[in-house]
Amino acid sequence: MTNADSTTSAPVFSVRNLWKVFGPKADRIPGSPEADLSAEELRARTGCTVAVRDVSFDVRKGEVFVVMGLSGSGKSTLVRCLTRLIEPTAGEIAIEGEDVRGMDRAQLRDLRRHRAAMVFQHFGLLPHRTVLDNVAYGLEIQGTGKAERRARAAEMVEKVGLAGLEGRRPGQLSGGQQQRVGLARALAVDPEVLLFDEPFSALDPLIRRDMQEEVIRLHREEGRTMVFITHDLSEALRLGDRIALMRDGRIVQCGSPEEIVGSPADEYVRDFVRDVPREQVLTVRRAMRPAVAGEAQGGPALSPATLVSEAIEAVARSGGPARVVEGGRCLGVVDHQRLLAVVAGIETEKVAA
Ligand SMILES: Nc1ncnc2c1ncn2[C@@H]1O[C@H](COP(=O)(O)OP(=O)(O)OP(=O)(O)O)[C@@H](O)[C@H]1O
Repeated sequence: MTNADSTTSAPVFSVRNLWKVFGPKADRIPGSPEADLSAEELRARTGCTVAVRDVSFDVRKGEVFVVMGLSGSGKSTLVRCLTRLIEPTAGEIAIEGEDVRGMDRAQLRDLRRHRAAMVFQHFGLLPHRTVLDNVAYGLEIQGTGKAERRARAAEMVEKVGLAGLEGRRPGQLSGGQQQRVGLARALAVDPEVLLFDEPFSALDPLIRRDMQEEVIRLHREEGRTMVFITHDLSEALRLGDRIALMRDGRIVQCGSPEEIVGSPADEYVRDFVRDVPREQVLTVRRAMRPAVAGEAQGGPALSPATLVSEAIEAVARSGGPARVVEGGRCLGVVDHQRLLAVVAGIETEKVAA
């Protein structure tokens, strides 16, 4: 899903050593020995809670960056700190190189209205306004003229699949449709980055799936940078170009779904991803071994991004190894032994080639 240039261009958000401590004299905690106490002990001794603990990461242009973790791990606090909806205790935040912590009120307003729009779980729709006027609302507070904002809102209503419902009020819509209105409203202001705070967790599973597809489609069409909070691993794996997994305010691992599932950083992450169907996340790049005599010529050819599940089918059909080919070059081969090892979670290095 990532745009081709996303790894080379400047990050949209750059976060360094960020802390958020709630409680009295919170600014004394970052970097102090007390910061290493357990949550209970810290609370007992200081009355403080560390919600975000020395976190650093970049959000690259054009990617879907997912912040995942269990309830209370610090996801919402972290993402609210990005636009200072919650004031950080320590650390640095930049948006396209510009220091967010140094911004005055007017600059912050501009940041939240134009540059980093938030889509909330509880849509925040205005009940007495129509769909169209709700979508146009963000443009209205920006001071956009009526004709222009209605035209732009109509375009966004169409984009999120609500054409024909422009005149309805939020109470006349389903939860999924309301969420689409919230999404259209955020898109209407054309922000550099969309911030989603568990937007779909109140929706039933089928509608939730629909909305995930919608986000993937919008992302594919527009390439807009997105930061997406979820506590749902399958949602994170489906949507994320990269995932930051949080625990007790720390990012314990940050990487692609394939890195998180294929190379968990510690026991906690390993446990977290234990039930993931590995063949649907890992690719043949991870499963391949060097080709031996003759193998580089024959057999089916797969791209390195082929999922292990698809490779299993190709290998089963051909009865022999498949080649992993990129730009006409054979990078290696996958055979049934390698593919099974990946599915079973056995390190492929330990499997005899
Ligand atoms: N205003 C506050 N005052 C004191 N503690 C807070 C405040 N807001 C959050 N916390 C604490 O900070 C920690 C992180 O909370 P946060 O809401 O960021 O977690 P989360 O991962 O988003 O959880 P959830 O998935 O339940 O929303 C929790 O221990 C929470 O109790």
